[in-house]
Amino acid sequence: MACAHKKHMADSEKEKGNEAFYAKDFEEAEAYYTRSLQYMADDVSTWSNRALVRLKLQKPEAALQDCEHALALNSNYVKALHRKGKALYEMQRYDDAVRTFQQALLLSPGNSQINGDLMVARRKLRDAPQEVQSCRIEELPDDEPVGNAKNAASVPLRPGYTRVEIEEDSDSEEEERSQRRRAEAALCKWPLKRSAAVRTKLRWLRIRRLLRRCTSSLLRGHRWALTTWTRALSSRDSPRNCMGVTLANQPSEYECLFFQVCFAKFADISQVSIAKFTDGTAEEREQQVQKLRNAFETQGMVVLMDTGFPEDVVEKTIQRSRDFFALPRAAKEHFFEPPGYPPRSYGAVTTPRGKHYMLQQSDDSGNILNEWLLVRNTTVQSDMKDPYYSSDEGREFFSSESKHPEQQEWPDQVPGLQEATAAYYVQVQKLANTMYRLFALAMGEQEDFFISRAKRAPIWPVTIAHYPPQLKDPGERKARIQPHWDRTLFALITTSDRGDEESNGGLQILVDKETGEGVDGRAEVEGRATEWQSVVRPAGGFVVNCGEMMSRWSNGRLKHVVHRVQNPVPGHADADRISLMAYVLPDYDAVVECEHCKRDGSKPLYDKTWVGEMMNWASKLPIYNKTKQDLMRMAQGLYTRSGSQTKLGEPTDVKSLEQALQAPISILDIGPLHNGTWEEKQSLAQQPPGGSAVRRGEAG
Ligand SMILES: O=C(O)CCC(=O)C(=O)O
Ligand SMILES: [Fe+2]
Repeated sequence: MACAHKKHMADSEKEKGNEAFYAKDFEEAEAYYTRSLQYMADDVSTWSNRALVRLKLQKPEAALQDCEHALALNSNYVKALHRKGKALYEMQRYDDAVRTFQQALLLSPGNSQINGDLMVARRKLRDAPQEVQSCRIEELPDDEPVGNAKNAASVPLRPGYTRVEIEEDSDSEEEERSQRRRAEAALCKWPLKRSAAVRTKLRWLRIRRLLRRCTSSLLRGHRWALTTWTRALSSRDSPRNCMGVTLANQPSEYECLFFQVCFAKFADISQVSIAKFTDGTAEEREQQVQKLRNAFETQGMVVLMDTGFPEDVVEKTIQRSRDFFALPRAAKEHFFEPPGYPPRSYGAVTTPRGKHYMLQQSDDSGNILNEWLLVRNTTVQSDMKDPYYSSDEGREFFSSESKHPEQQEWPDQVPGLQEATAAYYVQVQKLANTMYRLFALAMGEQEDFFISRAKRAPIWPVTIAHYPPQLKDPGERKARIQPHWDRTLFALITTSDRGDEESNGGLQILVDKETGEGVDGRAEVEGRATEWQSVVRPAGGFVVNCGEMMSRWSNGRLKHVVHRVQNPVPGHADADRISLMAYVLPDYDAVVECEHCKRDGSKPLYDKTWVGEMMNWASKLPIYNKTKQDLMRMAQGLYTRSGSQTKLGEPTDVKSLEQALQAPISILDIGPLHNGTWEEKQSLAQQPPGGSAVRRGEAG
């Protein structure tokens, strides 16, 4: 048969296979793919498609063979690697599955599906019954020449079993891998009743190996090695668990600290390239949109790289902010929001022009855990003929300059603070504009979806958070910032790099233990098992997370992940941390509702609200429904249906909140907010104006 004809037949059979697959007729699909492969056996995607079908048909061995065929044709074919991992998983070869998923992840970093499968496989591996993993351990004398192992063995070999040598603590990764493969291939499965001594020995071997790995990774600064090994070996939930205690009864502080760091879990966070989005090819651009979408549909976080953000602007802002926070407390408090200031309890997002200082969180002895400097240096002039600026709400945002000239005053003691923060503001606005476009596309909307809703002077400040050194232990239940989710559109965060990784005193996200996906605070209501994972920001990167507003606009498609900032572990308590955060918001009158629901008929998860209503808490304007605002706000602090705060955070006095609201608290009942146009909102005052119920540490 002519080559072209063969190809034609192969393609046509494959096409029929694809159709059958989409119709979920897997047997039919398998038959078509098989015919296609008979015409042409070198089409890597047909092998990989048949593998998928065979997985669906629960034929993992056959699927594995297909993957091997595909990989022989193209060893970097990610789909085939991913499916190979799945086949191995189904065959309960968890160790191989983990390795294969890892290879696939190397080729497709941040791929959340592979990552999810990897997590599940790792867990299985950890929980696998002992006899599957066990071998008989025989110690050889140190001076025994290699190769004499068989002779030296003390126990005769049982029929059907093979003895393999495993040299412990090999220096080379490759060598170690091949030894493990040999060991596994040898099916060393003696039903071994291990004595306590053997068990202890095994534990020590593992610990010794871990220790070596961690030390060398730390020394070499190889975070990837550290994280890979700690993830693989860690069975501890909390990085604060001190494994040292189980090692020896009196661990040295170093040992203890060492294990806390070793057992911290790091999140795999996708990286999105801004340069590729703004200046790349159409394909590169689309890839960035896809990555952002995938990451926010699953984990709720990405890191932006190649932003073009001038490094010296970040550096200077961090330095000047540090100088400001080093001022005596009274000097900083001079910049507290002035009396008579528009009363916004939620300073992070609706600060008037200028700047002010806020004390966020302190411990029982009054030590500061988290303090903020809020800066909104916008130069955009408000046009007072435009109701956007001259309405009651507009005046709250935009006419404070004349009412509060002190907002424009800067501390003499910190020269350069104003200039540095102004430069930062200009740059971060640029980045925010690019992110508006990226997020709009990721949500499946027109590129200008957010831009067209953010045409006026921005209402959001740059929030500079300082987490001071903690020379006194603030206590187990205190965090630098408590678990919460943000409510803004999205946050762009860069930080001082003073060893978050080592001190464990940085940002963490809450993920589902099984799937590795980010959770939005209902995990506990739904009874899911969760764990915290630390976020490590690569040099030059910006961490991005979504707030509830994005979730509302995307009808729950893009996730607002629960996060917190932990306290540093002992030994690192003298490390402070600065984070520069932009909690980006569109215009205050932008209506927040699911637009695509109107087009495709899907059911909106949330009723309409608008930016001002979501953000301008504690305002006395009658256009707001106070109860709804307070409920939304409390949801952020993670309350359960029964009205108690989830175990994630520090307990809050729910009773007094309920009394103030005269309503039981529940996060699940806060969905419905009133509908209506901007004009209608003015007449929708349902409650007399009132202050906010309780004031506590706030977050973006
Ligand atoms: O400092 C950080 O990295 C994040 C803080 C945070 O989540 C917040 O203030 O909302
Ligand atoms: Fe936050």
